[in-house]
Amino acid sequence: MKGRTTMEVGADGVAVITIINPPVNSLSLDVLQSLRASFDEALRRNDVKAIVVTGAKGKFSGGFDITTFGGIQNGKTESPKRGYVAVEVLTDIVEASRKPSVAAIDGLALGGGLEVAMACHARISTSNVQLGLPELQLGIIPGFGGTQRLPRLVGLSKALEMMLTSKAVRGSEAHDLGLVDAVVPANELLSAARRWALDIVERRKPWVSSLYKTDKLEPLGEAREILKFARAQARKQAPNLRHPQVCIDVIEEGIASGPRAGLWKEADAFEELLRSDTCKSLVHIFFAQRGTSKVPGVTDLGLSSRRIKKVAVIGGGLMGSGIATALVLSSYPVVLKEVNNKLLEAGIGRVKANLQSRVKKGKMTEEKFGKTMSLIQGSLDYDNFRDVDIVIEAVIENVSLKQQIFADLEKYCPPHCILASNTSTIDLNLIGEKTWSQDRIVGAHFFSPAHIMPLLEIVRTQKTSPQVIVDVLDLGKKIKKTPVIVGNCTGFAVNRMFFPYTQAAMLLVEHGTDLHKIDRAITKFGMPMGPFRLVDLVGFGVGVATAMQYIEHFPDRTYKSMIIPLMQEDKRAGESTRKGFYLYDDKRKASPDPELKKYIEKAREISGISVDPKIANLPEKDIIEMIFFPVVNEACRVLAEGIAVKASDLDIAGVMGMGFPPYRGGILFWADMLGSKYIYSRLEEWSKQYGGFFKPCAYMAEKAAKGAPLSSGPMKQAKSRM
Ligand SMILES: C[C@H](O)CC(=O)SCCNC(=O)CCNC(=O)[C@H](O)C(C)(C)COP(=O)(O)OP(=O)(O)OC[C@H]1O[C@@H](n2cnc3c(N)ncnc32)[C@H](O)[C@@H]1OP(=O)(O)O
Repeated sequence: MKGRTTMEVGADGVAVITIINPPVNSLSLDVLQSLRASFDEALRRNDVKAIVVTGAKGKFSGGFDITTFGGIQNGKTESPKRGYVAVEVLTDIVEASRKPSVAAIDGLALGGGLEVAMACHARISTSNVQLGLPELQLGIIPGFGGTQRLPRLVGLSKALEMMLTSKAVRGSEAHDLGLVDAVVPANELLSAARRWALDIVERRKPWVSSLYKTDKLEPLGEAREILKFARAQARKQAPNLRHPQVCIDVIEEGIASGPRAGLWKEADAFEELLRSDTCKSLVHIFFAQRGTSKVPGVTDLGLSSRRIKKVAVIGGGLMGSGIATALVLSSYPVVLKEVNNKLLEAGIGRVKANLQSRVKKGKMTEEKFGKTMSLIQGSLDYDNFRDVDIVIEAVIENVSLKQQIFADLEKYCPPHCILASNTSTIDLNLIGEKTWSQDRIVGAHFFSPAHIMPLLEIVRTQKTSPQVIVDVLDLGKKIKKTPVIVGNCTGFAVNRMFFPYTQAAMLLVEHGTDLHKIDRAITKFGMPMGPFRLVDLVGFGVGVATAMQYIEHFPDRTYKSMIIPLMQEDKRAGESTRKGFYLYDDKRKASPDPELKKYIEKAREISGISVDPKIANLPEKDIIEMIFFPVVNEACRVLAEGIAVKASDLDIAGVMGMGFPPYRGGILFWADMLGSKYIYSRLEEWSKQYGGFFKPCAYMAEKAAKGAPLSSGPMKQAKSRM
């Protein structure tokens, strides 16, 4: 049995029903059955006057049990019958009952959890709760009546905002909105809820059925205008997603035809969306994201993370200052070291600017800004390094400079101190070559801007100790990053996948595809921007430096295009020079540049390539495949080499590091939906026509031959660089 409820009846005549299903008291099918049985019993018993519903261990409920989705999708678990929870249990038993019920909410009431609470006749919460309907994040809509009750409790506009953004509200805001009736301290929660329930019995408090409240709803005409606006916004923000539109349709049905009709429409839409590819992909991402910090041989050894009290960052450039910002934002005291006063001031200035931008956006108060800034201490030497627990080096990519820094760190830092490098290209073994500290050397690869980008690649060598990895994993989570563990190699996971992405785009342009058509197709697919707009943003300097690394390490599959070097000769460097693949105005708005043709034609001449009519007229589907299948191919290599622990880590690395659309489930999840055989055959075909850049790797060939999913992993995990 997966979870249950208990019921205790007090001398006051209040039955307290407690949801128990650790860790978040999710509503499994067993919990839902048990909840119904508890309610039935409470309604039957003569000694029960009123009911309080709560969750065990300070958490009301994290919603419907997401682990059951897979079973329902593949038919192994039977879905509850149509309308069973939303209509039969929550509406016709809980809400329609002749005994009042009050939800006592602590910790969280999300999704189905909040929907259960909304079916009760009142809600009492603590101040620190999270209340929300985040179902859209999973590709579904609220399915236990939330689309009908939330608008009636908080008003249509706020309900739409909460559902479409999946953002939760805290206790006091929920109170102001009318979502909860009172906010009380945690130790008074149950007694306040009991009293409230008895007050309803005594008619001292109103007996409210949320489903039939109308005072917060606008007249139909006005409501339709609000819904029309929400539809347009959702279409603009998520053009590839259907479920936000379905959610709005379901809400509208309830307003136009009454809440019961809305409930039935919700039930049908929920069932259909639960089986959609979008839901499967987003649920995969939900678990994959939580799975990145589960590393066999590391996190299963029973090690606890050591407390990190103070951090040092070496280098106050763009990366170093971004990393320092991320750390102080999570209340870590940081020593920022630079080589001279001018650079130090510039570094601290960058941290200040990063924080000030939060103040401007209303995300930080002036007082908090002052407190956060006070956590940064500048330094020109290692005197302040004697009590740091971790150092993150973020200087330029120069081997001997890094070697010197690490040798110095070994001298000045305490012996337990973790020595991390933010290098994106240099072998960590080389960096630590001049030290005896190989077991505490680790990579902490942030993505720019480091205080905003959510991914952290934690790079381990064969000598990095599991304790150090556990510590950095914990630090990563504390600074709100999703950490992914990778092995030591050129480009790690994200840059290895990024490289074929931009290379394929260059290849297509040289062979005749219009570059704007490529950027358009890729953006339509769901990437935040196309490859050419991205290269402009990153800058040609960084692009060429990375390409050099690839030519050196993977010469057989590097496509050498002269387009960028030719543009560099004319002092084009991308957005920073306002001229790259696009022209940029003061507001960074990109427009096409007619001069581009000249560089492309010259590059073709140098490579001896002529326009291929097939490539010049490539349909969007083929553009997407010719750009992403090489990425899939590289992801397969990364997996086969043991650089990534598991396929789902690469899905997360792609989503968080490259902007791959999460609703496609990540690069390998998406690839498996298309099938290994198909991808292999296309790559084979292109490699014959356009060269080794497309050649499918041995791992892919093996999976295609067996018709096996690419995400199934190597038969035997490569020892490689782990
Ligand atoms: C019909 C209904 O309308 C449909 C629904 O209700 S769909 C579900 C809606 N609910 C949600 O989307 C909430 C999803 N959960 C979350 O956002 C977060 O997990 C949380 C805010 C509840 C807790 O966050 P946090 O404390 O950081 O812990 P987190 O690591 O995320 O979760 C702890 C564990 O609970 C699991 N979990 C969380 N919510 C779950 C859920 N609804 N079902 C099953 N497992 C869940 C996680 O997978 C994780 O498991 P693990 O330890 O084995 O990895």
